[in-house]
Amino acid sequence: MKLLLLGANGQVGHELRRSLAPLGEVVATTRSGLLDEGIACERFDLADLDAIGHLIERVHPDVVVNAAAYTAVDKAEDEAVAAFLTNAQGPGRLAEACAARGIDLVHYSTDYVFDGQGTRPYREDDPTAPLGVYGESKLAGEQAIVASGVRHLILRTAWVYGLYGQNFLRTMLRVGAERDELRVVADQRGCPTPAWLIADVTAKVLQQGIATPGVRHLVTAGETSWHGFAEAIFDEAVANGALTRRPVVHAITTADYPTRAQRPAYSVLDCRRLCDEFAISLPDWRSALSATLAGQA
Ligand SMILES: NC(=O)C1=CN([C@@H]2O[C@H](COP(=O)(O)OP(=O)(O)OC[C@H]3O[C@@H](n4cnc5c(N)ncnc54)[C@H](OP(=O)(O)O)[C@@H]3O)[C@@H](O)[C@H]2O)C=CC1
Ligand SMILES: Cc1cn([C@H]2C[C@H](O)[C@@H](COP(=O)(O)OP(=O)(O)O[C@H]3O[C@@H](C)C(=O)[C@@H](O)[C@H]3O)O2)c(=O)[nH]c1=O
Ligand SMILES: [Mg+2]
Repeated sequence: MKLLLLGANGQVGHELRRSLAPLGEVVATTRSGLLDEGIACERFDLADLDAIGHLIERVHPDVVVNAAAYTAVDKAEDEAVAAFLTNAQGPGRLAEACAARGIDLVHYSTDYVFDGQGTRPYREDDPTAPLGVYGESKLAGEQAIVASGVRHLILRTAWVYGLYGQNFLRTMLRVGAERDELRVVADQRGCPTPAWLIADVTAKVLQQGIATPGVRHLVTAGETSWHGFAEAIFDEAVANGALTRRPVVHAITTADYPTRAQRPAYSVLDCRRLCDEFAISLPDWRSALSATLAGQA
């Protein structure tokens, strides 16, 4: 199998390079034409709509895995055109190019397509109502992919973190080493999900093949708040010696932490469909965090 990986330097893309390798030949692309280790790879910008068909034509993969995205949630409020190009128009054009050639497409989306007013874990067909530009652009990307008729899987995940890239875990470890006290919101609930898990599940799904196209939810089991996640990060980091001193983490409300974009208050995702269909069992968020930090030593 030949796989074309877009966004190979992102959190998920980085892990996909590892998890997809056993499946066949992986052609990795980044915007710079370099992997972050300095190794050359294909150069590709998903916002360059005219380049998409050429890339697909030239590489002619069996499957495309698109881990490239505009993920700056606050900045997107002021850069809607750029966010929509990378998250909606680009994926739409990509999907059309794949559909025309019988190439499968795996794509990622987000819990931020929901408004967070739910009271039980969101299912794939629950109504969407994004609160901000990032969520709107990701939803438009989902819709463009479905409309193309490509054989696809859209994995909606959430609160992605890892030891690599820009994410909440790394922010907490950095800030926690510098300060005695932190303030973290306790009234937004969701499922912290490590990038390695998303990449591993993607490989399992591709091994089995896409039988029924559509959206599937993919997050860890259980739920917490950003505050609960921060507390757990510091518990683990002190226990494994990554931090010598534990900062105090004050629980605050969203109103106490103003941001440019509004975030959903509740974005727990129900993953039963994915688990049943592909015989996958997902770890709870806490053990996934331990496993992630265990890789730190
Ligand atoms: N991060 C999260 O918390 C969540 C992410 N997701 C989704 O998961 C997927 C993977 O996200 P994640 O790995 O965390 O994201 P990252 O922000 O870690 O990585 C995104 C990558 O996309 C690249 N990129 C951005 N714009 C373009 C473009 N126009 N053309 C080509 N590449 C581009 C970036 O490249 P460069 O390094 O050059 O900027 C970066 O390497 C995305 O679809 C995202 O929406 C879903 C839920 C939560
Ligand atoms: C750094 C920090 C953040 N926060 C809050 C802000 C926010 O509500 C929450 C998480 O902060 P972040 O900036 O990591 O959140 P954010 O960038 O919104 O994370 C989102 O990214 C996109 C790409 C997604 O798809 C989502 O699933 C989600 O992971 O914690 C604090 O309360 N205290 C702090 O010190
Ligand atoms: Mg962020």
